Amino acid sequence: MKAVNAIEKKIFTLPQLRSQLASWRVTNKTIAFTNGCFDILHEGHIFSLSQAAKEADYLVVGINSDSSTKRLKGPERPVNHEHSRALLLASLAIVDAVVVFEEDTPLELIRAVLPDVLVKGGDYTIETIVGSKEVIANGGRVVINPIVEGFSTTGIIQQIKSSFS
Ligand SMILES: Nc1ncnc2c1ncn2[C@@H]1O[C@H](COP(=O)(O)OP(=O)(O)OP(=O)(O)O)[C@@H](O)[C@H]1O
Ligand SMILES: O=P(O)(O)O[C@@H]1O[C@H]([C@H](O)CO)[C@@H](O)[C@H](O)[C@@H]1O
Repeated sequence: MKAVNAIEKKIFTLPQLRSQLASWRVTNKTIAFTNGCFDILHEGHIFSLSQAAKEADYLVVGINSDSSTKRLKGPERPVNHEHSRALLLASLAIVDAVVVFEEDTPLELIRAVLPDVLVKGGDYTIETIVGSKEVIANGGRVVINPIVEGFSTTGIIQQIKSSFS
């Protein structure tokens, strides 16, 4: 039980995250932020998260709520509920905080976090990354990581469906 509690402690509400960020920033620590649905965790996610973690002292991951994911990815998604998705991400040593957002985009969350580094995968461009303008205007930077070919949640789902059809 102790192990799960330690993981659960990395899952924050936004008010809790604001307080944690303030503590981290007292000692001038830098914050990286990335976001996504992270529905079925795969190697591409781990690459993206590990690259993001290298960019700053702490890595904050915003994940879409179940309803937000459903609006974004379709009625059959997510496969894994938001708390499960948050737990898996929080269990990674490279992730320091996980926060769930309900909106269609993480813009309000990014405005609250104002990370030093905003990170997304190469399926996005600087123009399509929500929050990029706000982060850069605040003196931060945006990092786009390469895509690890052959890995996607959609692909995993399709592979499972075809294996059992
Ligand atoms: N193959 C990959 N290589 C590197 N980064 C990835 C890869 N797949 C997703 N990412 C990144 O992981 C984050 C979460 O993406 P997401 O949850 O949409 O994964 P996904 O596998 O693309 O899901 P889906 O297939 O449902 O769209 C995003 O920043 C995205 O850029
Ligand atoms: O898991 P995804 O589809 O990579 O995550 C989405 O990313 C969008 C991106 O940040 C837009 O620039 C975001 O708007 C959306 O809410 C998902 O998090």
